[in-house]
Amino acid sequence: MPLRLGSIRQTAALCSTPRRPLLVTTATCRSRAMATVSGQSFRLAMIQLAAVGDGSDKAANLAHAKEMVAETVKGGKEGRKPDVVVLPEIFNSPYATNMFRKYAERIGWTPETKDSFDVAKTESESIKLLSEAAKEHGVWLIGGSIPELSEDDKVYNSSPTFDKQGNLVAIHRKVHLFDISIPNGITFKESETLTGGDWQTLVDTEHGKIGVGICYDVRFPELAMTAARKGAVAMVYPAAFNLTTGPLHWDLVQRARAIDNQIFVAMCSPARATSGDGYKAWGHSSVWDPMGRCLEQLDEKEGILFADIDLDALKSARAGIPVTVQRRFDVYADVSNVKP
Ligand SMILES: NC(=O)CC(=O)C(=O)O
Repeated sequence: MPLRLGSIRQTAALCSTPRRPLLVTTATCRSRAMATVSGQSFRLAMIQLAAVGDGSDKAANLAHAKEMVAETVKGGKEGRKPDVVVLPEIFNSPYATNMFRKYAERIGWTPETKDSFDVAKTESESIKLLSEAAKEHGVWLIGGSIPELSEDDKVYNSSPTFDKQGNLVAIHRKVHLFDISIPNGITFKESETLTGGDWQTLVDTEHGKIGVGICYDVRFPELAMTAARKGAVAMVYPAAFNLTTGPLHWDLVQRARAIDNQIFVAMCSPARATSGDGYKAWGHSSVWDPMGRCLEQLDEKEGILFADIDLDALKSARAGIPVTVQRRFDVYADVSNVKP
């Protein structure tokens, strides 16, 4: 006889104690739901960009990024233009703590002043170029990340997002700095020269809310979890794992964030440098669906990846395995402490 798990039908109802209405299941009345998912399915493209030469020529890196965005919007073999294009972490500068300040640009954007921000007035050449690319091609552009110099002279690892008109709608400053030391592996300490950001980034698009994090941020489940609880359909991370952590964790952390939250997860890496003694990125940019399946993945070389982000797949993952409405905050704490 099949095990009957009860009817998991979502309905707006009142649990016994909370004062405000919560979305609960008729089956248990114990759980809280995620925010409703809305938006149109979309095509995502990620550019696994190679640095030009040894990566030290900012103008050349920027020009190459511009060319590759122009190539990407042609839509690859299928000729289907993407809606959202992503670049990798620190794509205009070497990924080295002693280089970030030298390459850092003043942008002048803050969440408080975002509505009055004028791209034409920024000092940042990278922001101007990315804004022009987004506008020219009519795509959302998650512009990888670049070193940013703040008004109070701190340096951040910052990811700008532009809408289809080229407006700078968000900047995510890497919240969790990459400070690690693995014996016989890698030691890296971003905090030697960088400051961690102090806000979460969720971009409202016609395709739904997209959460943005940067690389090491993916290791902190709370960032993706709270984004999902606020309605994010995808987390996108410009990133640059390395030859020690890449083979161990690159795929795993993305699958984990995807299945825990039943969202799409994408990480966009630089291509691996083939010479020099600088940072060697893992590459393998990839996109994972809400069931933890790999939709697309590159190898370590420069390339462009396309993936269809089908929001029906997200809804059916949540309907089939309804963890989003089965949480038991009467047994354990709600670590996200965020209400939809
Ligand atoms: N580069 C990073 O921020 C993170 C990384 O390489 C890792 O977590 O591993």
